[in-house]
Amino acid sequence: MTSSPAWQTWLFICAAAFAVVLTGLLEPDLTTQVFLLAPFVAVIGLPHGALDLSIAKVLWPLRGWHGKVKFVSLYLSLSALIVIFWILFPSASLFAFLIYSAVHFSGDWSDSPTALRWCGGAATIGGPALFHQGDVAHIFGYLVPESAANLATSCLVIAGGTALVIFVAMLILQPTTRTRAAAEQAAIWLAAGLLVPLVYFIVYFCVLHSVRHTVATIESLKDRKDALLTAGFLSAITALMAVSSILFLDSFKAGLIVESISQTVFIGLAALTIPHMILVDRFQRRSHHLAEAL
Ligand SMILES: CC1=C(/C=C/C(C)=C/C=C/C(C)=C/C=C/C=C(C)/C=C/C=C(C)/C=C/C2=C(C)CCCC2(C)C)C(C)(C)CCC1
Ligand SMILES: [Fe+2]
Repeated sequence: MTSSPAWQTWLFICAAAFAVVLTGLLEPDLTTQVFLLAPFVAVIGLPHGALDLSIAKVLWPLRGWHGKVKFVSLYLSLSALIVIFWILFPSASLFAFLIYSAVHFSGDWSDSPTALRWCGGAATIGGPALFHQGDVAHIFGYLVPESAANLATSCLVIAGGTALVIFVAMLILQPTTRTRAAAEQAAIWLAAGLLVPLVYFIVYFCVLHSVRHTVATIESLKDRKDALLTAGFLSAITALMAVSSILFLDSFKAGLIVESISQTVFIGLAALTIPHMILVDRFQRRSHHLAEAL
């Protein structure tokens, strides 16, 4: 995204501060966190990805129903392949998911110098593990066998710790890096330290990442009303598929609803992220080329 507006930084900082106060008062347990995660991701997180169809229409001429059906089938097949891969190789999938998530989230600072951008990507995923290693390993344990969950968490602790050291050194040694992007990343480190992991993730993913991407995409589209309606419709379909998946998983292991929701949300996001990343990356490159040409 190119130079994001200041209100997005303030919105994120205020939401994080509000979440710190609220969770300090209410001390939500893991079940409550998971029950908060699902609706927030469905209502605020999904629409940012559901704009992918409108992005695709800008990138390629999806003529008529035929073109759209072809695109939707490709998107769904790619996502389904990733779910199958996760079922067959859960540990490798979790590692891959963490790496490509950090790459994708680093795009929130795509107008920043490379080092700051990568520190941001590492902070978004490594921050919670650095400060709440046990909680993160426990949640990963819903997604993969325990040994892989512990190993992935330890790797994130190292990645997070390294990114934090580089970030602080950069701020001290290079005053030019003390930008609004750095303020956002400082807020991410504070939120990751002060909030329980899933509440931290809701605040970062919904209030910073999704809002930034949605606003930037909508602003660069011609038919905004159509894009928003399509995104609402696709989000509703995706949310319905998620509810079916939760009910299906829960029917096998009644009483483990927290596990079913965590699996659906995170494996679902892992599956949607690959086609989403491909489109967003192409779209960002196209916008940069257009901006340079002007
Ligand atoms: C268009 C379309 C559609 C839709 C789509 C969508 C709706 C999308 C979305 C997308 C999205 C929406 C994406 C997202 C992404 C996300 C991510 C990438 C995430 C990540 C995360 C992570 C990695 C995490 C981690 C963790 C955990 C797990 C625990 C705690 C701690 C932490 C935080 C570290 C459909 C299919 C209907 C059809 C076709 C077309
Ligand atoms: Fe995204």
